[in-house]
Amino acid sequence: MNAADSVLAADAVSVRRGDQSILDELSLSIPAGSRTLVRGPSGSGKTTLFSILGLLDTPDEGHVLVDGTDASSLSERRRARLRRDAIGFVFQDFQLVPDLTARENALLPQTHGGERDPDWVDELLETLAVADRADRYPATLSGGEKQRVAIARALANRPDVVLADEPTGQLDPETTERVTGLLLDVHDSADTALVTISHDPSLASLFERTVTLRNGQLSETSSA
Ligand SMILES: Nc1ncnc2c1ncn2[C@@H]1O[C@H](COP(=O)(O)OP(=O)(O)OP(=O)(O)O)[C@@H](O)[C@H]1O
Repeated sequence: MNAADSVLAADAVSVRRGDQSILDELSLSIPAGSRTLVRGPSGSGKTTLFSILGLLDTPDEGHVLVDGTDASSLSERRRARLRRDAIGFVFQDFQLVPDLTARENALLPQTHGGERDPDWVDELLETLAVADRADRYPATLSGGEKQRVAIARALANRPDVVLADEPTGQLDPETTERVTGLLLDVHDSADTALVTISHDPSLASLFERTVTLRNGQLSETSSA
């Protein structure tokens, strides 16, 4: 697939930290509505790759294209708008705002200029089985509940693509299966592409494509 036809693409992206090369002319295309699992040893650069793909960081070399637009050609303001409208992010450590309730956290992408659709957010909280926690603050939620609120927030703007960094890392196997199922249901109904980092081998069969990051490069295994 041509990078310009993807909802999200990295084109020959390199990232260095000090004298360490983390990503080495790495390319990746994410087609609309696709499901990609990203694996790789600890420290191989998966989170770094996500921060580049999610426009939270810029590469030392190469380009990131969102819906065919080269993010490096945009002003910081337009890049932030593109990030808000096109990309949902589930952070490894959730990054919920402590003095906002679960519902307010999930609504954040909409209160920051996105299209307002609180009914959709309430539906997401319901689907993710945290609607009864909507008025609680993050400090009073379990790890798994925080994770589900973070997933609702990532989907609030119906993004073209969701980047989820270990979205089931805090969950027991049964809840992992449920949350993954819900993530995939929402992905199916909203036609959102899903890119997920996970070490959990049981997830591979749910993704049509698995890519493995090693030595700054990606290798691909088709699991379809
Ligand atoms: N800001 C930074 N400064 C220096 N080195 C960094 C920085 N951020 C990450 N690194 C290094 O980059 C490498 C890749 O880190 P990254 O967090 O992307 O790996 P990862 O594959 O997500 O790891 P894990 O599976 O353990 O979460 C590591 O060696 C890490 O120490």
